[in-house]
Amino acid sequence: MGSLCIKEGSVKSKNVSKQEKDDHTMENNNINSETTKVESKMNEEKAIKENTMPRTELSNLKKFSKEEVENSETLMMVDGYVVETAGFQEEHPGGKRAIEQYRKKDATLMFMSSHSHYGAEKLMELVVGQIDGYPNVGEKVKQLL
Ligand code: HEM
Repeated sequence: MGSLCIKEGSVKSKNVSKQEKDDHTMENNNINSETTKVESKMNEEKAIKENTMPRTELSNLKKFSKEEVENSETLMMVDGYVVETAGFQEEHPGGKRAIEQYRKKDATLMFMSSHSHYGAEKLMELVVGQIDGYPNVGEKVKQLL
């Protein structure tokens, strides 16, 4: 009798654990499909940033006057983009001083003559706005991207 009870119990517990397993699998499937959604959104955002931002995202960029950049501490202008350089001086491959010297200024000529695709990609990560009224913002930088 006692052993029967134990047997019943173990059968039951086997069934429960199978059910739990099924629930778990469904839960995992849901998590996986959520992860895929998040991943594809991130890829889309990356693609926008890397390839098309200079032309298609311009309308979303905050407008600054030249004076606002000149009166700031860490903003820089490059090809009509307003770039936030705070902290970047420490990681700049061309040195800290290069960034510090060009803060509050227009560094377009310098940037275009000493940077590659990689530099332009990094620049786009730091863009916080555009100069109001600047003709064809980002057209030169786009050639590097
Ligand atoms: C926020 C603006 C800037 C960003 C995001 C940036 C980023 C970079 C990056 C990623 C590189 C590595 C090489 C490359 O991929 O092109 C680089 C190199 C360099 N940068 Fe900049 N840079 C900026 C501004 C400047 C400015 C204003 C100057 C000029 C004074 C400058 C001078 C240089 C030089 C001379 C190198 C070459 C270093 C070497 O190859 O030894 N950069 N920069």
